[in-house]
Amino acid sequence: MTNAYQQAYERSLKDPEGFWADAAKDVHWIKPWTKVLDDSRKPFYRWFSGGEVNTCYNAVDRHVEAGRGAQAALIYDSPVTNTVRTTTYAELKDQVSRFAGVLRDLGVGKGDRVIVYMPMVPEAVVAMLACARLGAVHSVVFGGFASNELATRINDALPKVMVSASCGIETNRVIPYKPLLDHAIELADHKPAHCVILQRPQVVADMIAGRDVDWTEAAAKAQPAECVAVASTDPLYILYTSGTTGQPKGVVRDNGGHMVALKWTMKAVYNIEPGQVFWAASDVGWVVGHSYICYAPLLHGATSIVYEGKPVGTPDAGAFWRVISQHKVTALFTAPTAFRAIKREDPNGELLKKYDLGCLKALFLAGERSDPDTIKWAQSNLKVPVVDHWWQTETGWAIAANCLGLHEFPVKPGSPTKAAPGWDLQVLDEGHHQCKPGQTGSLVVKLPLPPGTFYTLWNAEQRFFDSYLAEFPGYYKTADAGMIDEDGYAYVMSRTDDIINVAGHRLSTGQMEEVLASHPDVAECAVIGVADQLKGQLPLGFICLKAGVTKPDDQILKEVVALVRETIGPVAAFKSCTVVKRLPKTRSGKILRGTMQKIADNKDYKMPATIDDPAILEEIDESLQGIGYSKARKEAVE
Ligand SMILES: CCC(=O)SCCNC(=O)CCNC(=O)[C@H](O)C(C)(C)COP(=O)(O)OP(=O)(O)OC[C@H]1O[C@@H](n2cnc3c(N)ncnc32)[C@H](O)[C@@H]1OP(=O)(O)O
Repeated sequence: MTNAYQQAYERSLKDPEGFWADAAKDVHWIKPWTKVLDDSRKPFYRWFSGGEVNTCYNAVDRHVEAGRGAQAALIYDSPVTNTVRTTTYAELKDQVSRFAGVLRDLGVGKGDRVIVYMPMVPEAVVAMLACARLGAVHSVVFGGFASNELATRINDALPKVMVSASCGIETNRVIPYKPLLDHAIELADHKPAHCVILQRPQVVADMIAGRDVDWTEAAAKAQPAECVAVASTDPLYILYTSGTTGQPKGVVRDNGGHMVALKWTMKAVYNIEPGQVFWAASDVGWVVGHSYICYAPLLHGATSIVYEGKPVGTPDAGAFWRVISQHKVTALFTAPTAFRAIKREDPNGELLKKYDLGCLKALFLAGERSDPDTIKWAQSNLKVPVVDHWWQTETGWAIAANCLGLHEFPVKPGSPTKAAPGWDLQVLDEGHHQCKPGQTGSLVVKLPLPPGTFYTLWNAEQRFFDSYLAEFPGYYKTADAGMIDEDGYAYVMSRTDDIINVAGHRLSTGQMEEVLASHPDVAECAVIGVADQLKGQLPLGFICLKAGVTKPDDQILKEVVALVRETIGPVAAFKSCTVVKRLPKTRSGKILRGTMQKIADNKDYKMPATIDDPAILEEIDESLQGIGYSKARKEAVE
């Protein structure tokens, strides 16, 4: 007897067109597709070609028409402003159509780009949906990025309009956003015509006459805009993610395939019914926020929580339990780092006992590797299935998961369970041969990728091909290394590129190196990711100074730390750096970052055969001990 997961999985690979055409019946089409899977330009595949849709209609209007108008669409819970505010589907339709009217009055139409740089307020979701309503393409930029990063995205996306707020609130710190936005526009070559600013009571932003528009005033005057039909294959959004250089990659998602896949995941992966409450405790600036704060729950007619707070400190490590019990959350989705923070402050789960969590049916973890300790802690305290699932900004939804709506498999800590339907996940060795079960290699997905994934990089189809499709012809390279065991369980071990994962945030060490190298006193540098008990990984820098530099090392180190914060943003969490005389390299000049990382993490390492001068590793070890890493730290911990 095969279970529902096996049936779905096998059909999705044998008959992808039939499988996804069935799923597509659950969304509204203005015009049906002519081809489910368009493979006329292999390896660039498109889904539901010829069809016309509107994503906002499916996420909002359709539910009002079907009688869900009075149901909560969004619950904004903000412990940092002491606010809880519910927006029904009918209210959401009104707000979104009015804000779409504001954007339309500012000249935004089908295909135009709008950058959204907002804190975790429901207006961020309203702005995204308003763009979708007009067929405009939104690009949400995470608030923890600095002006320079925002400017890079402005130059790439060439937005007509920016949407922002006067401030964000980080636990108890008010962060004015408007100066960051103004500075980004100063830095950028492209100048957006208008900025719509949500004035929050904590900070009133200075407005630039003629360019800046007050959200509330404009929305009060605007005429509601209707949904515009777009091609299924038209872009819905661009989401920038770290590449191996300072130029981020603009992941592009379409309308039709995205709606079909995301709606389908709500039941199949998360086992959520329309009307239930789903909480993705992330940020709209990340893909989790796009897929599971905004689009999927709303496409499914569920209620989504917009949480402006932290797992700890707003006000305590019971914050998540308070939100779950107060809003009757059915499933919580968060990053393991959030649970590590809670576990550190409340190891015995005392605060859990204050709340009735009977409503919670499952916890989903993603964004970084889930360590077995965290999974066990969550299992024993919450007493619900704890599902680690693996996905990426590029994929938009889970590559591997324990699909609770199809079949619940026993959990193996350390594994995100099995490839989800639609994903032909394989492990290939360096010679591109299939690895045996249990053998580690490159995790790749046989093309075509299922709907809902990315189909190109904005303005960079060649980079899309080179970065993801070129190395393993016929496959998508995930850039994660791992294995699949005898039972078909996937294990994701490490990145194969220079991306590190800090508190569930994907960061490029190459990009940080570019910033360090721009300091006038730095001759050479390297950045590695070192293991951290709370954030999973933390960046650690090594700099070699130019000959003749007389400034004290301490001052230079403070300057480079500040430079990374100013250039990339606080989200980089770059706080540790050390001065070294030389960097270890191979004879061909490649810096041995992997070996340095092993030394910092106290792991065994083999002397690389091609090392130029083995003595440099000893110097690195000593420097690391000087800042609390390596052997010294091991001894201190033991
Ligand atoms: C599956 C596909 C994916 O991987 S999508 C990505 C999924 N990842 C996530 O959802 C992220 C999960 N992580 C988190 O939510 C946070 O890291 C949690 C766990 C809540 C901890 O937050 P926090 O204590 O602020 O630490 P952090 O490392 O995130 O922050 C570092 C510094 O950046 C700042 N920051 C953060 N967010 C913002 C923001 N929106 N606007 C302005 N600043 C921000 C933080 O305040 C912190 O600053 P500082 O260094 O302490 O001064």
